[in-house]
Amino acid sequence: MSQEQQEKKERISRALSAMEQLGIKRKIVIPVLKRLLHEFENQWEHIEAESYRALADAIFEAQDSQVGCSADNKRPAMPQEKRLKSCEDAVPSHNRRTDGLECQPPPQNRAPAKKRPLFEQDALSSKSREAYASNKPTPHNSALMSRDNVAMTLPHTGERSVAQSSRGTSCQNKNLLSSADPMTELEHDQAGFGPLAMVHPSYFLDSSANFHPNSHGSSIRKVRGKEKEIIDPEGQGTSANLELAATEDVNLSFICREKLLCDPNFQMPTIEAVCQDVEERYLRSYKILDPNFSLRNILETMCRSFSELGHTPQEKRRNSDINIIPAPVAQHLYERLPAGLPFNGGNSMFNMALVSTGATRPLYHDDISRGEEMMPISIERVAGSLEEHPLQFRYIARNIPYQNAYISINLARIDDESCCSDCHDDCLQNPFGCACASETAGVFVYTMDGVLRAEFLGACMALLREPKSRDFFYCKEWCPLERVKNEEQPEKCKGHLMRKFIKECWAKCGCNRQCGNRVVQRGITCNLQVFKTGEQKGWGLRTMEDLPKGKFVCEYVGEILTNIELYDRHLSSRGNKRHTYPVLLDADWSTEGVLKDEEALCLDATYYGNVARFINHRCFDGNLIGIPVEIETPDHHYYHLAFFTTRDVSAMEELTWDYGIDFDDHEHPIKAFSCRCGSTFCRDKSRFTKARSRKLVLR
Ligand SMILES: C[S@@+](CC[C@H](N)C(=O)[O-])C[C@H]1O[C@@H](n2cnc3c(N)ncnc32)[C@H](O)[C@@H]1O
Repeated sequence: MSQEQQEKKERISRALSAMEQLGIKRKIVIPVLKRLLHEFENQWEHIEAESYRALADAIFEAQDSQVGCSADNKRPAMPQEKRLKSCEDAVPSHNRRTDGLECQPPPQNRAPAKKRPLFEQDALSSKSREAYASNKPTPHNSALMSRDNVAMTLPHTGERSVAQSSRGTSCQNKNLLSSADPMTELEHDQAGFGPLAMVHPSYFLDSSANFHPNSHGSSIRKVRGKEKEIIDPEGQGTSANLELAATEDVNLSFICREKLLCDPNFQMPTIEAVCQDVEERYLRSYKILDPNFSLRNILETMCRSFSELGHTPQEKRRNSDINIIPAPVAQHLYERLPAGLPFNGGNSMFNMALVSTGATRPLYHDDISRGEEMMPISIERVAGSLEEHPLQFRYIARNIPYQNAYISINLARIDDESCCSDCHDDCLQNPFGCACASETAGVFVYTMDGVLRAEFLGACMALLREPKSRDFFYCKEWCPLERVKNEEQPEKCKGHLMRKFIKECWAKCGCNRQCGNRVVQRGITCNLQVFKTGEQKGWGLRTMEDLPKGKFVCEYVGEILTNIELYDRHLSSRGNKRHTYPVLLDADWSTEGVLKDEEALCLDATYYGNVARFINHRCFDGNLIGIPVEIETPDHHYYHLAFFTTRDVSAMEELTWDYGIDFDDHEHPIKAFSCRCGSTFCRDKSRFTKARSRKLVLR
């Protein structure tokens, strides 16, 4: 051993023994010490200064951040007494772990359990905390006395323990070795640290001594002092988990298999890193950045859905639900709370589990968006069979490209004129407007009340209802709509109405999410209901609250298809009445130049869509208008189509918009329905003629 190595070894030993005097176990010290050495570029003086103050601070801060992390999850806290009790009950004294993770019963002379944070027992010994609390300087803690008694007063969830691992003693993981030689541990890849903590519901994932796989793939464990059967279909056993999401009564966790934990190359990632990685994978595969996309939200929705489905009577569940939660398993576990339910997402290393945390909460069965929207969207209860139910599609809250659509969303495309990076807080407060208002002559289209300015709304309505010939654009070389019908000899372009755009602030802008120039991207905020119209129009959408003029209601969401894909889809579904009306995204083909096939896009909500697919047509004077909205990309061949009210709308009124159908165009690939909009301006002359002739006959 070189002199340098010898010296390093001695310094490590001194640091460990200094922390030991504070009652901090070496396995807690080692990873933090490694990190500090890395951060201080092996300058020991910084670590040794003031009797290892930096080291002790870092250890406590790491502990603090783990507790803070729990608070960030916004998980409703269980009463502390309950948590403490469960934890203590769950671990029989003869089965305590030796790695600092177990919940130990309070010593006789301690305060009652409910006043004693579990944190104290989990990771740092009572000695270290008492050293803080007692203000008695020791050679090694004197520098720490200036700190408050932070650890003693920290909140604790009771299910999170700060520790390196719950691995068994046979594990070889380099970060977990309790090797006598600290050098071995510290010199091993200083950059590759695992997280300090992971979630560890001790009652569920107690040591293997409490876990006895049986021949049925389940096992008997001591849970809160009682023996419970836990499903473990592959019989591999589990020994640690990582909480992904939680609601009041359900936890979603990864359960690591023993073999993974014993893999020396495996280091437990943080949940934040996992979420970020998954979000990036989604971004890569969908090629679209949804500003609201968050894996955390999805996982929490899963927890809610789990709880709700668990409360839904078996006969009311749809087939797909039963696929996700095998009925016998759900039944089995539902009867045995608290319980863990293996979820499909497992592989040979991980299993995902939904773990009930015992409490119950109100249910929201009445939401066709199944939690995808911030506001639940109810459906009017009608007598009849489930086949009549209008939910023969997959609800999505954001557009998703089907296959060939070209949508390029990247920050580099957004130049300085297309964002307001210098703004902050709320752009609407800026009397001079900002770059994002330049599309509308420097005036924001939204008022402080969050509705459309009357002038802008009026101009959009006039353009749609009484367009002038100059408002149309005619494709010069070839029109994508005509070319798809006849590639060899396309007909002349029939014209595209050039529309006014709303431009909202977005990711590259300096303002915050509450900025008044971000309305459509925040999603639905109105109380809407899908209902049976009873006017031979099928289902429709109505508002359950009064809506002011200019209010954003919802966006038309569907699959983003190329015009060719739509045409092919239409040909293959000929005669299939399920087809809804697609929306052509041709509002600014004039400035896009000659479009490639993959840039001539439309939205189809037939198979994937949102609540807008229920909005019926009304000729001319619908109470909604669709306006193009630019959010993520300045390329106007892709945009959002947002519906705003054209007038004040009363609660219970049906919401309608003008599909723009030419009822006289009998050549159109999609055959028009017989219009029953009831408007005095109805364009469906065939119906009018039929009705008139019927009246004449009757007379
Ligand atoms: C986008 S969907 C609207 C929701 C639809 N009513 C449903 O039950 O799912 C369009 C379809 O609704 C019907 N529809 C919409 N507006 C109509 C109207 N004014 N008169 C008759 N049928 C209408 C037509 O069948 C049309 O193909």
